[in-house]
Amino acid sequence: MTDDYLSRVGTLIRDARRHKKLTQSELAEALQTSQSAVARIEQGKQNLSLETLARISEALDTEVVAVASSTPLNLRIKGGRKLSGEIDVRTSKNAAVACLCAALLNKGKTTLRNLARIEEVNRITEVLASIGVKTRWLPDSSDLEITPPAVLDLDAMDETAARRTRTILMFLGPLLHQFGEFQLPNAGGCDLGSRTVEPHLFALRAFGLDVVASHGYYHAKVDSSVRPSKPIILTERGDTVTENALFAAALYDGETVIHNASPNYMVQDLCFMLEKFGVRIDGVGTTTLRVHGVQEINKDVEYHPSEDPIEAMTLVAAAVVTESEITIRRVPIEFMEIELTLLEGMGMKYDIEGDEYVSANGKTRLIDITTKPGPLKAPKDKIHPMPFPGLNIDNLPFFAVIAAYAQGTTTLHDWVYENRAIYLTELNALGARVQLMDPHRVMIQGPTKWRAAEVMSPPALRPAVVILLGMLAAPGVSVLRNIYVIDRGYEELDTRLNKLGADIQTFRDI
Ligand SMILES: CC(=O)N[C@H]1[C@@H](OP(=O)(O)OP(=O)(O)OC[C@H]2O[C@@H](n3ccc(=O)[nH]c3=O)[C@H](O)[C@@H]2O)O[C@H](CO)[C@@H](O)[C@@H]1O
Ligand SMILES: C=C(OP(=O)(O)O)C(=O)O
Repeated sequence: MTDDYLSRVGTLIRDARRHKKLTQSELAEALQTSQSAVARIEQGKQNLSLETLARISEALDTEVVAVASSTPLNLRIKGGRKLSGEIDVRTSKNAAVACLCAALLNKGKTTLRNLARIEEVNRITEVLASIGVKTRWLPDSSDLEITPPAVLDLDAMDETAARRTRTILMFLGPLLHQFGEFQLPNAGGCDLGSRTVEPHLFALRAFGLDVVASHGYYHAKVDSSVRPSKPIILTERGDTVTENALFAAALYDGETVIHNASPNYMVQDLCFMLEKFGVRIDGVGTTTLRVHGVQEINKDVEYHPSEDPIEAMTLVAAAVVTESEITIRRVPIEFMEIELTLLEGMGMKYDIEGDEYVSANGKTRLIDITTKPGPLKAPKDKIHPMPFPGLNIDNLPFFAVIAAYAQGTTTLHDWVYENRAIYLTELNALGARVQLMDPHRVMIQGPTKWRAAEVMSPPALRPAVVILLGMLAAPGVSVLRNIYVIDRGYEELDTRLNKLGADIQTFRDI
């Protein structure tokens, strides 16, 4: 029966592949597997997980196994296990999206090396492909090659993909150089309460961009005679706002000064990449950027985005709550030192292994650390984030699960996002005592006697991962439903945690 079923599915897959005019090797590349594995699948000689079927379904854009990919992906976690071993921090989501948008500035070929293979990147590559940009993952690698066409076909834009990400906003900066008038679908992404686009529009007005938002679109007009005649003063130190201003400044043949720029990690990565394009930027890593733009960028360039401080924090939090000794390699220390110092104050011990070294971008400083399990106590003061160089805004949620582990009462103050702190109360389903003081502040009473539970992922990346970490700590079987938000920002987090000894299975509802 099983063999019969497998060979029927194999035949359907072979037919769908031929219909799409793909070779076995091309399908194998899309699935990140070998041609011989595809041959076995088509001959019905390979057991297929629902996950594999879903990936084939996506690659072939077919009805064959549509059921598998159209339902949400869930995680089943057997918690209470200790982790051990070594894990590398991957490159960041936030640098990836900035670098992908920057590739639109270059008429030549841009290769992004070791890019995070995450859903957020998939959405952007879908949008890029739909408007005529050639994107290609190089074989057996996470290197993405990007080649724009002579003229982008904005009318053909994949709006469904565009509306699932906030990054679409970052097309404004690159596109204002290419069109006098255009429209983009409104931004999506995590639901973190209202996040306005006004700071983006304010920054880009200096380059003649005027945007009216209506009926689900940003309608943009560009007066190319307008030039930034005085410094652009950002009213808030936003990361992607700074990036949009940089995109505009990079192709403005003159000097642009940006005040109150974000010096955060993803902005630094973008600056290093723009420098490879031939743009001179003074003040990288500070809040005043002086950009000496160029008239045209037309060269083959490769860039290596750097490691993700938020993933580093995620792994540290995983080690703390599972009371594990793990070695976390490639921690971008400049962007994690406040977090680690705070944890030391709470009693956390860790060793730094060997010497500091430099990321493949030649700039970002990295260290390897080994965590030591042990009790923690709540910090004396409340924990709150600040724009860099402060405790990273996206790292704050991880202190919720750490505070739930620690002895005593911790207050977290997320002044930035309207909704994010609220989602942290979901930890209570796992036995934590998280009290919402107001929409921005939670008080957490530890330690927690964790218990397994079934929880729907909150619609926000970091809180969803925080729940996952609580589940790793909770003995018994927990279920986390609908984890697209996690895949938006982390590459194969389940598989990589399993390599450390976690027991996480993916499954879909049929
Ligand atoms: C793709 C990307 O890089 N995303 C990051 C980027 O989003 P992004 O740059 O899109 O962040 P926003 O511009 O939306 O800013 C986030 C929120 O912070 C507020 N705000 C921000 C800066 C400031 O000085 N004052 C202030 O009040 C904004 O009003 C907004 O409500 O920055 C956020 C804040 O670091 C991070 O959470 C996101 O992961
Ligand atoms: C809020 C985040 O990102 P984005 O701006 O992509 O929603 C995040 O990375 O936690």
